[in-house]
Amino acid sequence: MDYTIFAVIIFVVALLVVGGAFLIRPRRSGAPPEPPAEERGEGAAGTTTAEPDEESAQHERAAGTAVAEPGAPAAAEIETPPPSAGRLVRLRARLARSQNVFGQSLLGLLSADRLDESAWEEIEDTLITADVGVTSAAQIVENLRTKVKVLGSRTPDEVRDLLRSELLAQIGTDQDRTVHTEPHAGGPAVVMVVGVNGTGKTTTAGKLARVLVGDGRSVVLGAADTFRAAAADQLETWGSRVGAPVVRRDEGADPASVAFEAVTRGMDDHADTVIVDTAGRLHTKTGLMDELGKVKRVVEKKTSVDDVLLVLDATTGQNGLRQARVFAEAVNISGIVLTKLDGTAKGGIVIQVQRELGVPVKLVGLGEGPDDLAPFDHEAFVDAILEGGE
Ligand SMILES: Nc1nc2c(ncn2[C@@H]2O[C@H](COP(=O)(O)OP(=O)(O)OP(=O)(O)O)[C@@H](O)[C@H]2O)c(=O)[nH]1
Repeated sequence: MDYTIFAVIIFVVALLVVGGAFLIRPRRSGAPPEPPAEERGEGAAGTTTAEPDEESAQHERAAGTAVAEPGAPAAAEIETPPPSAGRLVRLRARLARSQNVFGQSLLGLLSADRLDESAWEEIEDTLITADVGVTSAAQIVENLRTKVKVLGSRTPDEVRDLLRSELLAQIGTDQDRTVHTEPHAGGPAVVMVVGVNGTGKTTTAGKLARVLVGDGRSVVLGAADTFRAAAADQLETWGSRVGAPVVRRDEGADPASVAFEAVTRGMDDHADTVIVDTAGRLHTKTGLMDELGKVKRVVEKKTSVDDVLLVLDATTGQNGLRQARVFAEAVNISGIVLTKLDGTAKGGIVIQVQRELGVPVKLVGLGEGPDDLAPFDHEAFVDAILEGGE
């Protein structure tokens, strides 16, 4: 009896040993167990995103393949955006469509046989309605009056040339409209994007990254709008589409430190340009302005800030300009990005905003599409206004 019990125990133990070995074996020969979610960069609250293995990242970059960024939405495939050259010409039809009323009414009014006081008043009103600004509108009318007097009778072509040269003179033909994105001895160029929320600031940072990648540059994005987590998510989506790494931290983190890290990453990666998106809304205006100043100062401890682009929604008129003035007081704006020009006939804002802020319009947004941001070209802009819906 004892012998039978002993034999049963031996049999059960043997069964357990064999079964255990069978169960353990597949884990040894297969893939390592999946890391915890936060190590996979799945955004556990309170953690920063993990850096990828740098060596393999550089290899992948050298091979022209995507560097999957931690926490980035799974990028289906890295896109190759079109180069920036001639974009405004390509988007001219869209610009012409939106500015049709402005250009065509001016041409119509100026072509009248007799230009009396009320006609000139109407011309001035048309300019003001298109957001040219009161001062510039009065100046344009005065200049046109003088020229019309000299000319006497006018052919349609002469009227068009007259208006064209006047608008060009007001917009300015000799300003430096380059966005300074060329790397220099100190490292990558740094471009800060500032402006009120909703103007298209984050979209502009993302679109600008596409413009640069399309021109063959390497870009690092810094999500220093830590006031709103969705802004960093948005930027990450833009970055992942063109293979540009995005440096981000938790909501509420110090924006200056995010900007600093983005520049550090740009230097380590030997990137050409670092684009820093900033917050447009804080609890207090003073807080926001202090913060922007701090972001700039902290970046300048590492390298120069080459461009500070103020994003302005072209559809917001005087309200937008008021906000723009506040930003211009806080940081030294070096260029303006006018967004949503496709959705307004008030293209005259180009003239007013440059006059008010004393800095050139460098980029214009002409739609919600990823490649609808174009370097501003004064001639293409004026021609589009005057060509109307062609
Ligand atoms: N039609 C048109 N829409 C634009 C243009 N630029 C941006 N937008 C849209 O404007 C909306 C706001 O853009 P965001 O980039 O989110 O604005 P933001 O200033 O960063 O605001 P937050 O994301 O809230 O910080 C989005 O729906 C954009 O697609 C443009 O040039 N034309």
